[in-house]
Amino acid sequence: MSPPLLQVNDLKKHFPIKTGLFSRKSEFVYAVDGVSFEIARGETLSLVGESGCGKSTVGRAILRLFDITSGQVILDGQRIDDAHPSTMRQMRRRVQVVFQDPFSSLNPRMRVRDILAEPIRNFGLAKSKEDLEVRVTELMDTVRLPREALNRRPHEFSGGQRQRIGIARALAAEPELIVCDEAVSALDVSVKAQVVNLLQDLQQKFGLALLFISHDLAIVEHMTHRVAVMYLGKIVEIAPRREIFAAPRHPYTKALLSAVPLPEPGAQRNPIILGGDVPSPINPPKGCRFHTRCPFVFDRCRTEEPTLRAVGAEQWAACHLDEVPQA
Ligand SMILES: Nc1ncnc2c1ncn2[C@@H]1O[C@H](COP(=O)(O)OP(=O)(O)OP(=O)(O)O)[C@@H](O)[C@H]1O
Repeated sequence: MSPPLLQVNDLKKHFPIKTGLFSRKSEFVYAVDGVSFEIARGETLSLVGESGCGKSTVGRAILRLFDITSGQVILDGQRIDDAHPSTMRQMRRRVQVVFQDPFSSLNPRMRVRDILAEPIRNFGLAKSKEDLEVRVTELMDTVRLPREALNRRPHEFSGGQRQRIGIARALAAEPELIVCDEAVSALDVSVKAQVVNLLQDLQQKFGLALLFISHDLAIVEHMTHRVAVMYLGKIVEIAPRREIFAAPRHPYTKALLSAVPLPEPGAQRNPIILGGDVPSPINPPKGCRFHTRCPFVFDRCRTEEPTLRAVGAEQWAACHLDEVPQA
């Protein structure tokens, strides 16, 4: 078996914050607090969970947009969390990103031609001016935008078209992995489906791996290979799509899934309403982080942190319930 394209080992990112004007005490936001997973070549792993659970921070750590607190991020066998700038240049080409809001991530003054040409030039991927023009034109075909649009600027496009430009820009670098951070969340339902279909086609065509960060499980259900569920800085369950959707094991996964609408008109799941709010990541609960909201909480959950354990073929959950013999 070939090694995974991406390995994330015990990743932690704690953001220091100031608590008071005169306070010397430093506090931390435990945004990501010991997260491990792998992504194979050509695979889609979706990272899901409520707002603030740390999904984007994981994505940004992989893109090395900041230094991590501890752990390892390994691309194709090479560590990128502490890579030298010269190594990092190549690594940056291999891992690209598509953000939620292409409008703020695309320079409004640049024409699409220049937006797409920039990464090609930066990474020295074109042999000549003619080659550059061919590549830029091909990218438009690939993301199904008209070639005439190369001379237009981002504001002249719809949201869905702008996201296609964002995808084309990511592809321009010829990456192996694309981090899609809520990449379709802001789009209308029909446009969302088109962009997801495009991403799936591109994955097939180029053998791309995707880290698909999303709070929208209804979208994830139709396009992912595996799902990792995050809660308050930790992964609580990770499994192939079929297992997660058909037989979720962690109480938090069950609650999240119970809110996903069913495709048949009028059909409904039994919603599981969780009590209370998500605790602060500045002072996360002891024991299991989910225990303050878990409908099945028992003593051990309040004191002992559960670790991810195999609960099925390729399915892992971090819950003490799974260690208790079921009646
Ligand atoms: N630069 C920062 N400084 C301090 N705290 C931060 C910083 N970036 C993120 N956080 C905090 O870290 C936690 C995780 O944030 P993150 O954006 O990763 O969550 P998320 O799951 O992606 O949610 P969302 O979808 O709302 O962005 C949040 O409590 C957030 O407020």
